[in-house]
Amino acid sequence: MVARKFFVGGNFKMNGSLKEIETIIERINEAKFDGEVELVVAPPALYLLKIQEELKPPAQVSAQNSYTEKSGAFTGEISPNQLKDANVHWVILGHSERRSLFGDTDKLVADKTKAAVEAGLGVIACIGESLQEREADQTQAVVERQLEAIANEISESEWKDIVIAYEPVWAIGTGKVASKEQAQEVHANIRQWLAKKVSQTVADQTRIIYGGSVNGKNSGDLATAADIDGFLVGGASLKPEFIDIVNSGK
Ligand SMILES: O=C(COP(=O)(O)O)NO
Repeated sequence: MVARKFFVGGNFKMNGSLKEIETIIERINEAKFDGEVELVVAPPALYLLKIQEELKPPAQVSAQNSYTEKSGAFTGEISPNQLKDANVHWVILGHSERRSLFGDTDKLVADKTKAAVEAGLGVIACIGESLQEREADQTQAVVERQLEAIANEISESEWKDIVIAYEPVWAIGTGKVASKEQAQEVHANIRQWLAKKVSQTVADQTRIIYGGSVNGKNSGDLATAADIDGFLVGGASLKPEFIDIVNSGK
């Protein structure tokens, strides 16, 4: 059995003033983390440098998005190379809000992932189906399509820099968390897909984390599933219960 380091991301999305975020960071800095955990917090890009100065290890900052190019006439975008230059080592890509609200296609997510990995960043690559797709029994087809686009752009060795976040769209921000069985089934299928399409080593080593209404009450049980290697947390990452979620993988 390959040991995979438990991984928790806190996705603050477009929430919080600098003062409010600094209060959250103080709470994270004061927390006691049991066992081994890889922890990243993703504040709004405007606050990344300030929060990076204040955040204590083992926590690291992450960006919530980055572009496909190193530099150029791309108003409003952030280059993965600029993130690396600013000592930001992680980026969330392909979040369902980027896909549904801002038009990030499978190909664009894949190209962003490629550029981020080439810039030396770790990538939290988000995939997941809508309620309509789940009800039409299309979950596996959707996540495989999204994974395939990424796999077409990166080499086997680059998978070591990728954490896959399975975030069913119908669970994000709704309070309707996937059951342990539902999440485990998709995570196991993703791992089998990696074994078949990439390699058994990549399948064994890649962290597959769950996101969608994770909180301090449900994280402990979810974390016992064989193929849930951590969480990508939205709303609860802004609250004191985030510490319990980080410690749920002990
Ligand atoms: O979008 C999410 C999950 O959000 P919630 O935890 O608020 O459902 N993670 O990136």
